Amino acid sequence: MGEAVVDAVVARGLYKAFEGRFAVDGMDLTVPRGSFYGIAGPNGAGKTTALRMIIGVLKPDGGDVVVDGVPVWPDTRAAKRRLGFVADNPAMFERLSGREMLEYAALLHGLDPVEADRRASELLQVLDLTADQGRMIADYSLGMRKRMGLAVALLHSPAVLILDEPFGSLDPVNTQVMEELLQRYRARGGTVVFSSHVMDVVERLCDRMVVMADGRARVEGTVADVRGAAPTLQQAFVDLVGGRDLGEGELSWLQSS
Ligand SMILES: Nc1ncnc2c1ncn2[C@@H]1O[C@H](COP(=O)(O)OP(=O)(O)OP(=O)(O)O)[C@@H](O)[C@H]1O
Repeated sequence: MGEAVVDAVVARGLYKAFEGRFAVDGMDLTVPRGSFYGIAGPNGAGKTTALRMIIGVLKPDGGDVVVDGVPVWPDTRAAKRRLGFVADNPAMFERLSGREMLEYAALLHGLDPVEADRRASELLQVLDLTADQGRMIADYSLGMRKRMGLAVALLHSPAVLILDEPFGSLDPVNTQVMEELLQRYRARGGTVVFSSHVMDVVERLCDRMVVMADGRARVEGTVADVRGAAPTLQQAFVDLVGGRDLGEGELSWLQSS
C-alpha cells in the first residue's frame, strides 16, 4: 500500500470575529500538496485574517488548521517550521541590513551558518538584492521589502509558502522574477498559497483557487471550474461577489468645466 498523500493545508470551520463581527465565518480550505493555490476575494472578504490563522499568528475563535500534516493550534512551533510567510507589507527589523536580516532569520531557524550564508547569497542574487544587501531595511522600497520578505520566507526551505498579495507592489520585471522563483519552488515539490486581487495572475499561475466573500469560501475548484461560462476569470469574480454600478449622476462635477 502506498503512503497516504498529506494535503499541504487543511482548514475546517475556521472562525474569527472582531468587535462582534465575523471576519472569517466558517471557512473550509484544502490545498493539495505541490499545488499553486489562489485565494481571491474583494476587499474585506477575510483573506488576510484566514491566512494569519493558517500561519499560526492569529488564534482562531473556532475550527482547526493542519499544515503539512501538523496541527497549527494550540502549539504553533512545529507547523511554523514547515511554512514560510510573506505579509502584504512585511514587518522586518528596520535597522538591520538585508544581509543581517537573513543572518538573523537563519539563527532563529537554527541553520548551519555556512549553509545559511550560501542560501542567503543565492536568494539575494536571484531576487536582485545583492547590491542592496548592506543597506538598512528602513530604506528599502515596498517592492524591495516584498522581495526581502520572500528571501526570509524561503531561507529554511519550507514545505508550504504562503503569501499575502505578493504581486501588489512589484514592477513587471520583479513580478516575472517572483513568478519564476515560485514556479521553481513548486517544481521542486513546494506548495504555494497566495491571496490576490489580480485575476490574470491567479489565472496564469494557479491550479486551484477559492473565491472568498464575507468570510466564507463561495466557490472552490480549478481555475476553469471557477471561471465557468464567464468570458474571463475577472468577470466570473465580479459576477460571484456582486459588481457595483457607479450610478449615472454621481461625480458629475468631475471634469465638467
Ligand atoms: N485586527 C482587526 N480588528 C478589527 N477588525 C479587523 C481586524 N483585522 C481585520 N478586521 C476586519 O475583518 C474583515 C476582514 O479583513 P481582512 O483584512 O481579513 O480582509 P481581506 O480580504 O484581506 O481584505 P483586503 O483585500 O482589503 O486586504 C474586515 O471587515 C476588517 O475590517
